[in-house]
Amino acid sequence: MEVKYGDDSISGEFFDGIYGSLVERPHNALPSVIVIGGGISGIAAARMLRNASFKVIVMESQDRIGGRIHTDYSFGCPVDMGASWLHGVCNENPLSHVIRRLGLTLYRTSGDDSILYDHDLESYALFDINGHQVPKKMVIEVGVAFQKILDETDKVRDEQTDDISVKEAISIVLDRYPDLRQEGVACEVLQWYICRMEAWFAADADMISLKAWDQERVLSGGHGLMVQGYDPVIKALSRDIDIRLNHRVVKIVNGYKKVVVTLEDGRNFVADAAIVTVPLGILKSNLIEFEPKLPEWKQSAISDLGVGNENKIALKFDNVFWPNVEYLGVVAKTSYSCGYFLNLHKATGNPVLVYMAAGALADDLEKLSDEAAVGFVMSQLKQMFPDATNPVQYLVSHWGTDPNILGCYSYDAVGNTEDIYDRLRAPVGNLFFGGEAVSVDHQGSVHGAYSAGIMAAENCQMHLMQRLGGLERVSVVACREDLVEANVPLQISRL
Ligand SMILES: Cc1cc2nc3c(=O)[nH]c(=O)nc-3n(C[C@H](O)[C@H](O)[C@H](O)COP(=O)(O)OP(=O)(O)OC[C@H]3O[C@@H](n4cnc5c(N)ncnc54)[C@H](O)[C@@H]3O)c2cc1C
Repeated sequence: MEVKYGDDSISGEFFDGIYGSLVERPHNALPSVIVIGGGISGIAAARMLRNASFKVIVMESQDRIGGRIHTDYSFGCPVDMGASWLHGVCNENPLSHVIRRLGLTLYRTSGDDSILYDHDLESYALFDINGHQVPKKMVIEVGVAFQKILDETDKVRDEQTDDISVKEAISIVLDRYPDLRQEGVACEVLQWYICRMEAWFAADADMISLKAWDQERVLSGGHGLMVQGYDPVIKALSRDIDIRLNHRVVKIVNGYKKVVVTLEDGRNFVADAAIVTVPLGILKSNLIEFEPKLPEWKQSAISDLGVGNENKIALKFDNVFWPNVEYLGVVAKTSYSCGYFLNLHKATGNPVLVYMAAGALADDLEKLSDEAAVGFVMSQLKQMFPDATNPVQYLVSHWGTDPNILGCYSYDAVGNTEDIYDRLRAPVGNLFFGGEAVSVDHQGSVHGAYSAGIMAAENCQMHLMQRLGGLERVSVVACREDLVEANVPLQISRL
């Protein structure tokens, strides 16, 4: 059966229903692109192509947009259960223009550009298992020792031919310099520092690559919490874009001239190209069938890059029984048993604590019922504050098992090859790849995912203009109308 443009029941060049083997392109028709995934990367890609006068639709499997940006309002205040920091509070950050234009406030938790200290040490209160606060002096001294250990792991890296894990490197250093080993509570504080490092990668230290862990280029300006949540950003960027919610893609046929995208209910959509921005965890699990199969170099990049896990348990109380610090931490004998809470009361005035768990602990919390997970977190809180009251409301995330996400973000696992990101982002025929994992410099972040979406859209645009030619009606846009500079500074509530 032959299907011609104009048969569609949806809009422009897309059509669902049965598709034929031969699809004719009418003269001067606008190029069409299907973006798969309605997170910030997919929305950025769609916006860029729409601005370039392409026909574009976004297929999103969930009943909401945003993906790993998920601001929950059920507490009566915004609580980000996914991303909550802008890493790099500076104009160079590709999201700063949107944040400025929307007048959103950032609460800077650290002015440090390092990945290890997204919170200033002076804003912490750490407690031991018996509920005694760890003296600030000890926290600072162990912090200095931890930095020395990391400096020494640099030398270990130079000696190794094969990559090893950060954990292995730390134990080599501690064997060489026993004086860097800490005793008693100080040793627990050292584990807490390792726990913080694991939180950045959302993976345990025995999984993190020594070769790659500190190679990330962090933007300047430190780390700022989105006080009103990330949701306004995603809402603003998605304005006027054709987004189809509850449209789960299960198959992509990457043809010579067309891409056919099949949904789980059997409907097909056809376009000149597609941009895949689903999470790496979804690609790893082969939940989308590619025809022809993705080339081996692409498949191995997908399977080799790590995906970590992080979960948040947000607790709303009817009274504030904790000190006025930004972070509360529990130190313990292993990094797995350490814990920490973000105090949203300090940043936003709302009586909310957010417990954050990464790596194996995040996986294990997802095996519990929500009630049991909250019970576990409350037991940590009661160690610090025996008189803590029970929460009046709670929220529990499940990023590792959410069938739309399957992990929180990518990280460099031991043994990754240097070209892994190039292979991940390289197009295959009429298929382009976006999403946080393919970001050039900032994997695992919102701004990295945003830039990756723009880059995939630019590559797709160039490809289609070369392939289809004669697209006088298509305007070449450098990037986005959002880039019109607003002379508004970033609103930072804590300097
Ligand atoms: C707990 C947590 C904390 C984080 N903290 C921060 C932070 O503080 N700062 C920061 O910068 N970053 C943070 N991140 C990372 C950041 O959230 C992500 O890097 C970014 O949001 C990813 O955007 P994306 O568009 O690449 O993917 P996503 O947002 O995951 O979008 C992909 C979309 O694809 C959809 N999808 C999946 N399968 C299909 C299918 N078959 N068909 C159609 N659609 C499909 C999904 O539903 C999803 O909406 C955090 C992430 C998590 C989970």
